[in-house]
Amino acid sequence: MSTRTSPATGPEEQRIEVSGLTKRYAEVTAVEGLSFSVEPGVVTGFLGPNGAGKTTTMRMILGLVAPTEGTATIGGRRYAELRRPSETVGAVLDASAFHPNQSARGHLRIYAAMGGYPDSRVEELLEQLELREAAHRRTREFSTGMRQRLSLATALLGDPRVLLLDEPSNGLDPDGIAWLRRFLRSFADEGRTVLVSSHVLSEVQQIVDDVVVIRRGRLVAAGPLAELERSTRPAVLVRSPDAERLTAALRAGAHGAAVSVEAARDGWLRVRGVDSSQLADEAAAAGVRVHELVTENASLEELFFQLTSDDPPRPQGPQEAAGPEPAGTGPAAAQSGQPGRAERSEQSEQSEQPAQTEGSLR
Ligand SMILES: Nc1ncnc2c1ncn2[C@@H]1O[C@H](COP(=O)(O)OP(=O)(O)OP(=O)(O)O)[C@@H](O)[C@H]1O
Repeated sequence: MSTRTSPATGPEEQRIEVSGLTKRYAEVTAVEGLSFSVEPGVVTGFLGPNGAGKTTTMRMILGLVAPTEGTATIGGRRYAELRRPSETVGAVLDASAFHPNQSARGHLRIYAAMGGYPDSRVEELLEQLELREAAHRRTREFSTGMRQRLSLATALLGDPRVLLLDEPSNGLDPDGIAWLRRFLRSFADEGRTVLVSSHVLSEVQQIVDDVVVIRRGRLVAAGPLAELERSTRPAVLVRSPDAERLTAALRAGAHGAAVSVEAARDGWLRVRGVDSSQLADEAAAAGVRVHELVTENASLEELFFQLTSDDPPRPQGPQEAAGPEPAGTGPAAAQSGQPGRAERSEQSEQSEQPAQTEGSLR
């Protein structure tokens, strides 16, 4: 992606570590005891509903907000301890703040001059971010996608190894999102670190490899998105007057190795690893009565909603979330025992500032 050489540093130099991070304002606890790590070589989504504390966390990582407790480090150093911050981390917290009469090239040249980078770096970035043809145009004429790319170009002036983007997909059309996905993939493929926040999982679902999900400033899930997706494979909800015998029969049955059974609400069981007809057949073979069967197809978005809604799952730590887990209990395991929609309906019957663009503290 970059015409410069790939980072020569090891993964530990590019890892973001957040440990016990807390930020209290007078009346609001924006972030509370938050711990997670962001690895290089993958794109990590930082997810949570509006007000969950994503921006505050990113600002703490960037040294723009002082934590009340805990630490946030990049390559083991707090932002203020970084030797060359703009060559370590670039950030876009607000992709709309440009002088309206400034051209893209003019804007980049100003930032390049402030950072001590040559004009040739500006030309490189205009090319890389596909802005060369628009370079002379005033930024007030720019589309959301072009603004996003100009912000990225600004953040990349120092060729940083770590990139933080706050809600980059906001307002982008499908082409813009596809472009962003390709760009971030290529950035991560160079062994660099990418943290991208969003309050809409579906917007970044195609972009991210790993996820960190927070709710009200606390961690609710962390780990590979694929794990989260696995935990959304269809489940069968079953109600039986003899749940224990049914569980034993399913575990001992033909699909036993793949079967996971967990208790849901009101005596229902949530079974994964068999479909409804296989489950019914196994119950019949074992002579166990079944009263109701419902297939539950929770989408990833529904799962995200469950994780972050006001009926919260048990918060879980990153190691716990990322570690190996039995089938059906991926990072989303925190939602176990919480019935999905199908069940519910059935039963109801800056010294040197980071290379980010402007954005005021809230
Ligand atoms: N400077 C501040 N003073 C007081 N409260 C603040 C301040 N900054 C953030 N907050 C509060 O902290 C909480 C977390 O806000 P934050 O902006 O970090 O969330 P977010 O997940 O980024 O949400 P959004 O997607 O809406 O930006 C909110 O309740 C917010 O009102």
